[in-house]
Amino acid sequence: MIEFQHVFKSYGQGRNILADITFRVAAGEFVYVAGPSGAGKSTLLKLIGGLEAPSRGSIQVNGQRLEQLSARARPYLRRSVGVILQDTHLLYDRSAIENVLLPLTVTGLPNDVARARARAALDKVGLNNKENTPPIELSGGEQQRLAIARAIVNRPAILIADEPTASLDKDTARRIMSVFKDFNRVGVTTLIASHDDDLMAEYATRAFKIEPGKFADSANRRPAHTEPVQHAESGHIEPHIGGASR
Ligand SMILES: Nc1ncnc2c1ncn2[C@@H]1O[C@H](COP(=O)(O)OP(=O)(O)OP(=O)(O)O)[C@@H](O)[C@H]1O
Repeated sequence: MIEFQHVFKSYGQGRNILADITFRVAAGEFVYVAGPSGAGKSTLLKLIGGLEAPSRGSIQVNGQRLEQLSARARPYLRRSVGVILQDTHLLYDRSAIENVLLPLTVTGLPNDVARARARAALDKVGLNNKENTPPIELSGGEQQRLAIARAIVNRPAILIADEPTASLDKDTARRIMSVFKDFNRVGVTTLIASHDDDLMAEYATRAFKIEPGKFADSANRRPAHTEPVQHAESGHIEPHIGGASR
């Protein structure tokens, strides 16, 4: 379960990228995060993954309040949330299986158990015959699947992916999406940021649309509202982004 309550996010002294965002995503949902470039889709996903901290408000992920998490507890959260960023951060001088083994190094699993798990992850994304291949020799779609294998090797309850089908052709994009759907079918809560409305409509059961000044949640019957909010401390007026929680 993911719960945002009145979450604000700005970088440094800058403007609010996200302002007063409230929603609840139940276990097993498949959410499409839409919105124009720069609207804050990646920021939203990074907040869920604990890669960024909210400036204000409360975020709960799998029962943990992220704003209260100590630096020591953060890696445990990262294990329950599989993250696939826009830049996949694959290590090009290592083999595919070595990339998938990386998140397991902190778990203290014996080598043979870790290898078996990494193989199972590669198998699930259809890369079982590429375990010794370095990512540089993989196609764009295969590299995305490798990033997914690395994200799911710790068996996370939540999977978040930032534009995983960007720069892929339609068929390859569909194959990637069906990999996500397979994980979602077995209960993994999935959130994907994308610009491809048509493709995402085929897979997602709910959509968040982020735009400057607006946050719309397709699960809400009433449309999200935008109204000015007066900040007592600064007198500054900015858009209020509201979305009733489910
Ligand atoms: N680390 C950062 N420091 C300062 N500003 C940032 C940082 N990360 C993001 N931003 C700013 O926050 C805004 C939202 O960025 P974000 O990457 O979340 O948007 P996005 O909707 O994912 O865009 P895209 O579709 O282009 O990936 C942008 O104006 C961006 O410049």
